[in-house]
Amino acid sequence: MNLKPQHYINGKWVDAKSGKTRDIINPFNQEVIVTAPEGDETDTKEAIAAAREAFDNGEWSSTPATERGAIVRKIAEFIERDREELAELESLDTGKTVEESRGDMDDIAGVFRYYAEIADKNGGEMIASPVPDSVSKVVHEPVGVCGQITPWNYPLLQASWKLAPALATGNTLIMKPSEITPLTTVKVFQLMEEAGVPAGVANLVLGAGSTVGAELSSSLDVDLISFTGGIVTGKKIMQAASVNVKKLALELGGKNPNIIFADADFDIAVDQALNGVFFHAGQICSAGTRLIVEESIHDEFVNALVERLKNFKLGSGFDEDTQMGPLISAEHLAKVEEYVEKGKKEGATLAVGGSRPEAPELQDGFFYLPTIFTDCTTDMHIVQEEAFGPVITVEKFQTEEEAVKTANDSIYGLAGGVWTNDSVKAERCAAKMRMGTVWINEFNLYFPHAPWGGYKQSGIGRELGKLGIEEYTETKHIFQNLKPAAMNWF
Ligand SMILES: NC(=O)c1ccc[n+]([C@@H]2O[C@H](COP(=O)([O-])OP(=O)(O)OC[C@H]3O[C@@H](n4cnc5c(N)ncnc54)[C@H](O)[C@@H]3O)[C@@H](O)[C@H]2O)c1
Ligand SMILES: C[N+](C)(C)CC=O
Repeated sequence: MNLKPQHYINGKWVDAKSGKTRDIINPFNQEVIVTAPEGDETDTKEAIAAAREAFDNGEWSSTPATERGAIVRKIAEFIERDREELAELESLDTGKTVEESRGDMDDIAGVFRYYAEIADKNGGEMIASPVPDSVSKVVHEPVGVCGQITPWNYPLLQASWKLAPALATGNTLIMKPSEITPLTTVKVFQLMEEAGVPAGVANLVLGAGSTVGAELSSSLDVDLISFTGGIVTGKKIMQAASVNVKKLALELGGKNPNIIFADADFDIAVDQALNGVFFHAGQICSAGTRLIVEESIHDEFVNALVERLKNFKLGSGFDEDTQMGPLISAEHLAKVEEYVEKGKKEGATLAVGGSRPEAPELQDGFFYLPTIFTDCTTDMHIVQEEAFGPVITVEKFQTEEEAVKTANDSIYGLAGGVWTNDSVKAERCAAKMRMGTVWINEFNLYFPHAPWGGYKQSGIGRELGKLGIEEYTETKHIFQNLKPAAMNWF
């Protein structure tokens, strides 16, 4: 391993002040890939101070947006240059297939390119002032010092959604990746340094959420927290952030419905229902784990799903024929197992899977078989809670209204899908589905130009698209009276 994980604070690569370290584990075989510094509050405070100073001295925020955009574009170019190395690091760290990781790297470069292009197109606007002889204008300014906290499932992808717009708009930042999967984030900070991001503007602290993450969330010197992760953590961060009324962007979990009407293209819907869940072993916030299938095709649809899983290939993300890698950790595997046991107890029927695989070559990794439950009802825990694993629940419906009502019966509202050849029906459903993204005859597609985020408890705010820029800017109204005069009121 060429990469030496370290904190990056004020333009310097450093170890944890305490000297503590953490082993980074390969989820395919539990081998230690590398050792990373285990930061704590002390390291975090130092990084916050660096970001504060870099913001308050105004150099970065007053750098012309075109120049900031050029640096962000260089980062995209370096990611493209080092695509293979980054993809392999991501797969080593997360267990996902290298093919998936390559796709992630292309998406990530695309995100940096997108924000590079729009960096200098956020110039504000003139207002038609109702006051004679005056100038009234609206300008957009960076928020300030941003704390950015990311999860382990799409480590660099989620980081890119935060880094690119924050840099493009002139903020300074401290990023805390998941302590389980920091490798590609470390590498991208090296690329950011190479691209010319000035010292202190982008800082990286590695370590746990309870120390580094909590310090970022509660610091009086941090102006915004952008968090992607679980709902329980999101609520803690929201509470901590209230200390100075920080701006908050929360991208939380999902339990995403995928409605299959009888008039959908059957084979495509089956194929995409599998893709919608089993990429990265179901460890996707927007995984379509909640299938809602029209009763008249239910049995045939479930049989087709089960049939397709018969030759499913679990294995190393580095083997070309692997379709699904391991789960991220022993703890997470135990959580998925517990969830499946709960489903059995609740009366759902196991159509396939429901255990760890028996193959001897998979015993060192955190593998779990693709699993489908039928006879599910909306009130079951397995239907309502995010297992974040390769587990599908299937519910039935008879009418369009029932399908939409079932889909909306959730505390979450991240994403959902509708499969039908009746586009008017599809639009009707999409209009009523209470989610940040609705796909029609598609699932799990995202790109930099369209906003991403959740309704209800799936979060606050939006990443990507133009709204992704707005998260990182304050809006100011500047009014100038060109003919000031006394009022003589007092
Ligand atoms: N909405 C989205 O776009 C999106 C994308 C990816 C993942 N997710 C969600 O992320 C979750 C899986 O990720 P995870 O297990 O890493 O989530 P998590 O909430 O356990 O951890 C996420 C990050 O928060 C940090 N953290 C933990 N406790 C903290 C605290 N008290 N204060 C501050 N930071 C703290 C962790 O160290 C990690 O970096 C799932 O719920 C998934 O749906 C959502
Ligand atoms: C947002 N997304 C779909 C890239 C990853 C969610 O876990």
